[in-house]
Amino acid sequence: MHATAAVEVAGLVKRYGRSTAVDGLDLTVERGSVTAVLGPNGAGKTTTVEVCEGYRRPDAGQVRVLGLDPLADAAELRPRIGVMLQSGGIYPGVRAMEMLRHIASLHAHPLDTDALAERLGLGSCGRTPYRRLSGGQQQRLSLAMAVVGRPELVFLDEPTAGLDPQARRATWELVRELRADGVTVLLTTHFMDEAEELADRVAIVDAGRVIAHDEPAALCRGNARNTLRFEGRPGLDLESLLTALPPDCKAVEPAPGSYLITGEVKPQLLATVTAWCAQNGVLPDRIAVERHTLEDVFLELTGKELRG
Ligand SMILES: Nc1ncnc2c1ncn2[C@@H]1O[C@H](COP(=O)(O)OP(=O)(O)OP(=O)(O)O)[C@@H](O)[C@H]1O
Repeated sequence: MHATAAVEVAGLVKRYGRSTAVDGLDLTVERGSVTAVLGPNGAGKTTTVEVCEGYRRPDAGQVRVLGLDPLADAAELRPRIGVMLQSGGIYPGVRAMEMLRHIASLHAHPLDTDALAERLGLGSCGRTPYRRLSGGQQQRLSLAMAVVGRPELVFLDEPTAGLDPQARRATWELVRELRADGVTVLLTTHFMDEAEELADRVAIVDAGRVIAHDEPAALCRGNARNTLRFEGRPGLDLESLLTALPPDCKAVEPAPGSYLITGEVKPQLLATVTAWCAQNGVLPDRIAVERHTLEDVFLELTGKELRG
């Protein structure tokens, strides 16, 4: 385990009765980075995060958060981390701003609660009891509570689930600002675009294990075969084109005049194809590099849709 990481999980196992929710999970979150944990329902994301937060006791494995043991060192760790739970943890009768101010009062240098509430669109419901807030307002209040104490590390469990597009953007903006301020963020999400937009690194979790962990762009490059597509006159000499391409590439004409090249699409490949076109008097009508998205990578790795 390296001391510099904000979160270090090695060989984590967590069972509920006879079912194994987390099955030897390894995860490192570097300080100052945003890591998104993606996985289908029941993959073990929440359980992993709850172990890191000190809410659950692991059955096996090692967990260090800011260099501390989340259970044994809870008193030292709690003031330094912010936690946004999926639900619960808030007394139903308490008013939204009372709750936020209360949490702020527990910290030495909290953010300005009114400004934070305003940013997250909670200004108009400050006097509303928690149980009467909409689902989205409850989410945003939980987020505000997680960040108000200026934590070093924030855990966000599905921070934008159920939010409208405007609230979602406000949440993304806040996460970007946290990162800019050097705060480490570990979030779980079902949304590929959220992971792609926000995360420095994405950990794909399936059946209680991390099956891929990398930068979003690297995941897309490493696990999916990209495509170069161009359109020109039908019946071009594919044999000749293939001899110009790197050996791992394939070229097909799935429809007359439409050409698909699959393989590792690098800038040099584009140059090779355009040079071949020039040599053969072909002026493509259209030429495009079509990248596989994180969604494709996820499906390829897990065989599952994110929302099962
Ligand atoms: N308190 C519990 N008691 C029994 N089983 C549980 C408990 N909490 C979670 N599980 C089970 O453990 C597995 C992992 O659940 P977990 O909530 O960690 O997954 P998740 O990836 O966060 O899923 P989701 O995306 O649906 O929130 C699931 O099969 C779930 O049913």
